[in-house]
Amino acid sequence: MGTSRTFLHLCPWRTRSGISRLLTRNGSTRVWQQSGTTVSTRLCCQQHLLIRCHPSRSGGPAGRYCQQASASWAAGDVSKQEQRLLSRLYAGLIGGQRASLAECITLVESQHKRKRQLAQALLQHVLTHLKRQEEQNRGEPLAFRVGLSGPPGAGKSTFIETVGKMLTAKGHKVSVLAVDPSSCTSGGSLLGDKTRMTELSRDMNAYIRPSPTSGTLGGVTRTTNEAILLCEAAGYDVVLVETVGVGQSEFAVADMVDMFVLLIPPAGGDELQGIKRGIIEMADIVVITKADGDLLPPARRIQAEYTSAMKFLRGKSKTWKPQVTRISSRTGEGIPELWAKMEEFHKARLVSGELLDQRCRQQKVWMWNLIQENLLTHFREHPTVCQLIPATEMKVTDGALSPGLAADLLMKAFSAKQ
Ligand SMILES: Nc1nc2c(ncn2[C@@H]2O[C@H](COP(=O)(O)OP(=O)(O)OP(=O)(O)O)[C@@H](O)[C@H]2O)c(=O)[nH]1
Repeated sequence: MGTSRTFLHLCPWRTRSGISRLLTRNGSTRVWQQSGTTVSTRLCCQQHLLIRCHPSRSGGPAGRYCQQASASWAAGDVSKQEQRLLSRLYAGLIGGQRASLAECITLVESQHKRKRQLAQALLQHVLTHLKRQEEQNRGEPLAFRVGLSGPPGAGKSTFIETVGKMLTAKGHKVSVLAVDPSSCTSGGSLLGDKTRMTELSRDMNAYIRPSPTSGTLGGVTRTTNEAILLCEAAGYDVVLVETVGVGQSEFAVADMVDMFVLLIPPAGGDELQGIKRGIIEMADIVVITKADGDLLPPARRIQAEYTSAMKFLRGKSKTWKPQVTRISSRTGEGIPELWAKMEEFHKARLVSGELLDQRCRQQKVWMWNLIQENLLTHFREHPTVCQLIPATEMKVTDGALSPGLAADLLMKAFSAKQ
């Protein structure tokens, strides 16, 4: 085993027993007794060490994440400078530093080939860290991942601000990630352009990440999936993924979260026609927003309409029947009750094993989506194929070549030995 020096930074959270164990790789254990209430010490040592802290009893849900581990990177593949970068990012990330989390997300969002490789190296370590944390958490997931969708103006950001503040006050750490397909096609953004969630963004226990402003929906969902993992590693135990209910993005989001919440404004029937049936079928809870003042009667009516419409939908889960509820982010009415329902949902699916099954399924879907995306990139970048594409596309649009035959020809060019 090499004797590279590893820099360790112990986490500043309280530990239950006041004892942190330092385990060397060969298994020998050194027990280090805390002197005060917090641990905030830096060590240099000769071997790769793993520091384990017991879960916090007093620190609330956020206090669960008190493990710090040093990272060793596959030497050879990663230069010394890159190793230093990755170690710094990783230590900051699992130390719960918001700036490091932001930097890590920027790295996974990067389109630069080398940076993407480094991001994957980082993510591999993050996954190992999360796995260890989950084992210590009786095999239960560390974070509750919630997808939130609704048409523009449904009240999503106001809702997230109200719920987010309620949760941070309870001791949770909340991250908000936006998936905005409009930013891919138009360069503009439905979710990110205006100042949103101003109060929550100032809360030290909340982290809000606007949508990436370029790339395909596939690219955005890849980075959102990876950003979810990074948020969890940084100790965020509630991850809210927001999307505008106008396209395919909510289907992608439903494939990365534990619960899918659809927000519907108390608008007239015509607006509701625009909400696709498929999206409603995916919802675990439908929330009628703005149920206050003059909007209370229409909110009640729409709640009744959705309740009866949803009776005929086939549920996604054996343990949960989709529900329709009514809230006002302005008055706060119905919000604690809604959160209680969401926790009930999470618990029921955890106990039944459905939650873990769903997460396994999602991992597979994610892998295949990435394969699909990468294959397409390879295909388009293939030297012969990329030469043939313009003429082939023209023949297809002129009607001179059928799309099926054109695809066959391009595939043949792709598979031919060069
Ligand atoms: N009366 C009332 N108005 C609300 C409530 N929640 C949001 N609104 C108003 O509805 C409008 C849209 O709210 P947002 O939270 O920006 O909605 P959004 O879904 O995030 O909108 P986009 O960012 O366009 O997708 C704003 O003018 C809010 O003040 C509520 O509970 N009651």
